[in-house]
Amino acid sequence: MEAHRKHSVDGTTLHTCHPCRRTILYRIYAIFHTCGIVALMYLHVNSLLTAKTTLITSLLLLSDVVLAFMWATSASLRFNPVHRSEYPEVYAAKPEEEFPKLDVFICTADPYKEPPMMVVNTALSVMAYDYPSDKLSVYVSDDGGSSLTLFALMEAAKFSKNWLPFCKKNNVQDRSPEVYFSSKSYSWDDEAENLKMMYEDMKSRVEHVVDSGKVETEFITCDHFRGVFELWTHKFTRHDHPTIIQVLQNSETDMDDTKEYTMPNLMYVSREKSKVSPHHFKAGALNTLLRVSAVMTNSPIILTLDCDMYSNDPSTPVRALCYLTDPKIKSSLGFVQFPQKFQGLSKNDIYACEYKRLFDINMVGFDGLMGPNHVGTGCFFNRRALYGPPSNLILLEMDELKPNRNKDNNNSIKAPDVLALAHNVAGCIYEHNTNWGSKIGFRYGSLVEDYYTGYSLHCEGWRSIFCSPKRAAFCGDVPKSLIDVVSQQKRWAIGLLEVSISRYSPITYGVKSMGLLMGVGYCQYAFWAFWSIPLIVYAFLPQLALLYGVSVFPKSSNPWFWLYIFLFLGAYAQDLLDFVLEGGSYGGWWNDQRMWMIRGFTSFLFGFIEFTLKALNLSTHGFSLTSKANDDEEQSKRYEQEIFDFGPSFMFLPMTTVAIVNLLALVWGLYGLFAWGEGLVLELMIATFAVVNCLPIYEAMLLRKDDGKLSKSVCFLAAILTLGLILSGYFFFK
Ligand SMILES: O=c1ccn([C@@H]2O[C@H](COP(=O)(O)OP(=O)(O)O[C@H]3O[C@H](CO)[C@@H](O)[C@H](O)[C@H]3O)[C@@H](O)[C@H]2O)c(=O)[nH]1
Ligand SMILES: [Mn+2]
Repeated sequence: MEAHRKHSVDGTTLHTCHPCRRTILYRIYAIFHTCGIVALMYLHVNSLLTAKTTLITSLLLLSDVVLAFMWATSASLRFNPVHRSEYPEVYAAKPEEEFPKLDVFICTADPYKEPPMMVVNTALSVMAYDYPSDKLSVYVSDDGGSSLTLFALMEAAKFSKNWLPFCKKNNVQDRSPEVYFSSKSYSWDDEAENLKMMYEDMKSRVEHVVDSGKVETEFITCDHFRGVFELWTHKFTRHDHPTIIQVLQNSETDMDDTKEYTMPNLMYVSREKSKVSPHHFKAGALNTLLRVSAVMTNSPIILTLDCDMYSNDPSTPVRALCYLTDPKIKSSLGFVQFPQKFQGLSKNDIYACEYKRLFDINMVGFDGLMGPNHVGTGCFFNRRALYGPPSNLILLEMDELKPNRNKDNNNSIKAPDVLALAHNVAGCIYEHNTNWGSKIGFRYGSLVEDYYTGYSLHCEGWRSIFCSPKRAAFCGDVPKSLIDVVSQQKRWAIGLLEVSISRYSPITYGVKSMGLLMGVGYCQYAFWAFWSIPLIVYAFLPQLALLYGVSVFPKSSNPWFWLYIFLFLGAYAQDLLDFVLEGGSYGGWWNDQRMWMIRGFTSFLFGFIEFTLKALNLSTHGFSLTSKANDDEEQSKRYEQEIFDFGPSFMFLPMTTVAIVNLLALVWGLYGLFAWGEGLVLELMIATFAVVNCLPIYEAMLLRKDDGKLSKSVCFLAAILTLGLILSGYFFFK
């Protein structure tokens, strides 16, 4: 493999692509699995026509149809997985004049859930990229409209004048100061010690201001920014305030103290908000930045980042440019997506927040088709791609916003007319009667604006590329308690339903515009919440059958029994293989499959319910931000020790009920097996598998005393529900 790669690189090649070796095996297996599914469907239809247990058979048929469909979606993503490598050294050897300009967008929305120091570190890590500073502009969008965040960024601008030269001179790799200064693997000289003191000093000032909740005048060290904070009048709230745009650093004028290094642009943007105009959450924020940056710098390449995703590798932009500037592909290349990687995961990643399937396995699968879906952060866009299909640039309301406009060179980003226009395009009524959010920019209408936007671009004919270097390009945060995890994924499930149950559903519109494999691949996400159907049926039906001594599956003496075994083992083994071949561990996989079940009874189920209520106009849902400030020490300790943190939420009620029902079924089933000799083997196997997965739940119900245990009321209600289910099973089975 290694040798093959070297042969194909000739010194000008910027990137190579190799198909995965597992492909052939997977394709052959797919034929067998498909035959198995067809046979199973035959079995169901046959018994539907002959037996009298119509309801039970229909439920099993429905579940197996969903399972088969979801298997087909992963099969399409296993059809042609590829791995790529790129050669940034080759690109970096070019003269600096040839580097395109780069705009970086960072989104933040709440100074308490997203601590300003986190935003500062993310901003500094990208400002310090190994990239010509005069071509780099960083825009921070603050949907929280918070003076605290602005203050923090002013401090960051000041600190960057020391931090950037330091990183570049010493070729530091960790360019997030927080990471660098808390790392033990460096030996520091005086300069570094000095810088560390400056950093700590800035940090304590920012944290003090955040704690006190307002920016007191004695903390403002730059005189020319003093007036800015007066914009926060008593009428100012985060949901209702004027636009604030501040140029905190300007590459045309700002240099470090030695006058050797140019500083990149740093802009703070908080778009106008009003209670009567919809703001479309993150997609709205990104579209505002798209327009503001078009007016100010209009770089052809855009990097989007969430505020927790700091850059972990200074050569990342050059890596992305290996693709984005390749003349052979660039005219239809919409974006280069990096995977989301996370810091501080527990050893076996108990909540499976590495999201290996989402961010690795499926990505390499998509990459061999039209390219990976967009995951919201760590993505380099071709600006042009956000303005209509490759062959058809959509007309804009203003010439100044055109993606390929040549900016008049003498128009400084601080020129009054530039700033005035920037304020205008950040206004909350600007988008009325325009194509923003439908044909231009990030798309509105789904809580997963990232998925929806990437999907729309693919439908328009743009391609994308998955770039996954060995050293993670970006590192972010994941929630570290189960309730945060399942709430986050509930939001995703709702957002995905908003796409799947619309006229742009991948199963219809997607397949038509992108072809079968891509369209079906996109369905795996779109129909995410549908997993809850088979999970619920398989969690209750066979178990109740066991309790009533009725069999719903073929007995072990029946040859059809082996069909079930084959399909179950086949699907699970393939899932495990995917996981391990993309670098996962066995322990990690076990937790991953367990989280899939937990999701089925929490995120997916409640996502379904909330989506339905919304569709019936009975409720609304918004973008509930994931908190990145984990200050609960006990909770962090439990996470480290991989003890589940449930907490008192009714979202865990269905899951707890499942745990109880399965335990009862297992005990009763085992008793039956020994008492009567013949048991319901498949039913028993399913209950056993569930019980093994539920072990932490029993522990949290009975043995634990800490705050992360299941609450008494949830356990009590689950017991009542169990009773109800068993009683109603009587009408089913008798
Ligand atoms: O009104 C809003 C709400 C959110 N955000 C920003 O959106 C980002 C993502 O929010 P987060 O709470 O971290 O959500 P996650 O579920 O962790 O994010 C994942 O899912 C989102 C879609 O639901 C994508 O936008 C993200 O890129 C993806 O990482 C953050 O930077 C926020 O500051 C805004 O700018 N404005
Ligand atoms: Mn996030």
